[in-house]
This record gives sequence, structure tokens and C-alpha cells, in this order.
Amino acid sequence: MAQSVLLTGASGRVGQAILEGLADEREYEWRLLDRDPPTGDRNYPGEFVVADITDEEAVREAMEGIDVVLHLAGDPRKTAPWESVLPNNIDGTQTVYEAAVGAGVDKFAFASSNHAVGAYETDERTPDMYREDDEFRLDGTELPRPGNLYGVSKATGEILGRYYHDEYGLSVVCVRIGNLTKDHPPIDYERGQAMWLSHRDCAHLFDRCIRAEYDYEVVYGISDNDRKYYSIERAREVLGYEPRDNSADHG
Ligand SMILES: NC(=O)C1=CN([C@@H]2O[C@H](COP(=O)(O)OP(=O)(O)OC[C@H]3O[C@@H](n4cnc5c(N)ncnc54)[C@H](O)[C@@H]3O)[C@@H](O)[C@H]2O)C=CC1
Ligand SMILES: O=C1O[C@H](COP(=O)(O)O)[C@@H](O)[C@H](O)[C@H]1O
Repeated sequence: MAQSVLLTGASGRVGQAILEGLADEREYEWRLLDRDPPTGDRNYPGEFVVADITDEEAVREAMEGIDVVLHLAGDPRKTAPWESVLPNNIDGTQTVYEAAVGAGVDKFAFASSNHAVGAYETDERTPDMYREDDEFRLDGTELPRPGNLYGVSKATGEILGRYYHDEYGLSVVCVRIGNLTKDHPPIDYERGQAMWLSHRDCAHLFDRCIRAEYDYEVVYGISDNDRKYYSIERAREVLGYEPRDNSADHG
């Protein structure tokens, strides 16, 4: 039977990477949500709901009949101030989780970020940790260690997921996304190359979040880069993630 998937933040970069990769997937019925109305230049393979995730009633309505939520909507800026991350990333995310359990949703993938753990990149470790021969790894079992308020908001989204899993049985996977860029990794930016997530690996990873069975997980969302300080072993094991790209293949 087709899976009904609610994608919040559908108009954004990550949302569009997912939709470009999975738009032809006949097993999914998409409901797309964003506060910005659809524009002609983007990919929208389903019903579109224009709503703000801080609007509880609108989110409850958008959640009706949904099996899986991919929750991306939020302020993605690492410089985002508290005045923005509190409503958009924390309150809004709690509203989406709450509506999900109210509607009997099975699975919930939360777009967390490398910035939830940014403060592990200490002066002593950098820039060595961005390089291929360095063995430092974060694997998702470490405590969050944000280096900015945006990272605090993402760590909070992960903890909300823990709560909604433990109290309500919602399956939750928090994907600490690295740096999504199209066609090639960031240029002259070692950190960005170490955490590159290609568009096709992004679509595949979120496809696995829809299909796999899990309880509560924190995984890293990067391609299989030679340079890396995030382990992708848990994503491989639990989700069946098989990335095909590597920033080292791009000069
Ligand atoms: N692009 C990247 O490399 C990374 C992205 N992420 C996370 O992935 C998610 C998506 O990021 P991007 O696509 O890059 O950002 P984006 O800004 O391109 O897309 C975010 C979308 O969410 C919508 N949105 C924002 N606040 C909203 C609200 N209150 N209600 C409804 N819609 C709202 C925006 O209109 C926008 O279309 C974010 O949560 C971000 O923190 C995490 C790590 C890396
Ligand atoms: O969470 C995010 O992280 C990526 C990568 O971070 P950066 O500090 O290397 O730029 C960022 O591009 C994206 O906008 C943000 O949402």
C-alpha cells in the first residue's frame, strides 16, 4: 500500500533534493508543506499545503492520514537568532511532533544538523579532523555540543524526538545533516568537504528513513567522503543507507 508522506519545508534546498530524487517513487503519496507558496521553478509531486508550522490547527489538519513525516521546515541559518529559532525550530518542531502522535503517524525523520555538535571542533582538533588521515569520529552516541543557538535548536529537536518516542512510541530518526550542495562539494572548504551530502545521497537517505524500521536513532547525513569526522555506520546499519558519492572524487 502507498505510504502517505508529509514533507515540511518542501520548497527549501533539502526538500527539493529529496523530491528531485524521489518524485517518481510511485509508492509514496506526498503532502508538501511550506509557509511559502509553491513557485513554478520547483518540483512539487503532490498536494501542497501553505502553512506555518507554528499554526497548530493547520499542522493538525495537514497531518490527517499521514504515515511518515519528514520534518525539514525551520530556520537553517547558523547565525539565526533566538527570536527566530525559538518559534520556527523549537516551538514549530514540537507542534509537528505533537500533531504526528495525535494523528497516529508511524515514523518521523527530523532534519537535525552538524551544528548540534559543532563545538566538538575545538582549536586542538581542527583543521586535522577535517583531513583524510585523521581518525576522530562522532557517531551519534555523544552528547550534543552546539556552538550556536541554531545548534541548540537542533539539539532540542532531537530531545523532543526522544520524548515523543519514549512517551508515545513514535519511531524517530534524527539526521544530523552535513553540508548539502548540488553537483559538487564545497570548494576550498575542508570542513564542508568532510561533511558533504550530495543531492542523490540525500534523497536516498531520506528514502531509507521512510522505509526502514527503527525506534529512536541519531545518525549522520553525509556522503561516503574520504575526509570525514562523522561515522555513517549507524545510518548504514539501521537504515540501510548506501551512499554513492565521495567529495574526494571531485578534484
Ligand atoms: N542545507 C543544509 O546543508 C542543511 C540543512 N539542515 C536542516 O534541514 C532543514 C532544511 O534546510 P534547507 O532546505 O537548507 O533550508 P531552506 O531555508 O532552503 O528550506 C527551509 C524551508 O522551510 C520553510 N520554513 C521555514 N520556517 C517555516 C515555518 N515556520 N513554517 C513553515 N515552513 C517554514 C522555508 O520557507 C523553506 O522553504 C532545516 O531544518 C535545516 O536546519 C541541516 C543541516 C544542513
Ligand atoms: O545546518 C546547516 O549546516 C550547513 C553546513 O554548515 P556550515 O557551517 O559549514 O555552513 C549549512 O550550509 C546549512 O545552511 C545549515 O542549515
